[in-house]
Amino acid sequence: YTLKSLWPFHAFLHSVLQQLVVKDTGQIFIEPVDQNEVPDYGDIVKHPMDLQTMEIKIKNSEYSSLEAFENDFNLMVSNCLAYNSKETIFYKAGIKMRDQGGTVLRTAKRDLKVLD
Ligand SMILES: CC(=O)c1c[nH]c2ccccc12
Repeated sequence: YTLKSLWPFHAFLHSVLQQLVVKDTGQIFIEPVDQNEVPDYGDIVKHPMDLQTMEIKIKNSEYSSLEAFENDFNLMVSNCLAYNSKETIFYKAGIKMRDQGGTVLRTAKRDLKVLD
């Protein structure tokens, strides 16, 4: 058996996503940035991404690999570091998510290899 055949791949991705949600203690990544509240957000961030959108993509089987999931995670973090200036709480939360979320994804990659 491999993980993919034994246990739906999207269930694996959902467990990884839940670990990322736990790391988002400030709950700033949990849903899309509201562009009505932040009118200049779209000027700087061309491809918004957030954890809720990633969950919807999992449910729609839009991720065929852990790398594709990781690409959206990296997009979400880089958007945060691009839009928010360095001294803000949001920027610091982006650094924390980059580091802690990176560890979650490294472990997930290893688990996937071990199980395949
Ligand atoms: C993740 C992120 O950058 C944000 C999350 N909520 C926000 C509200 C205003 C500006 C930026 C944000």
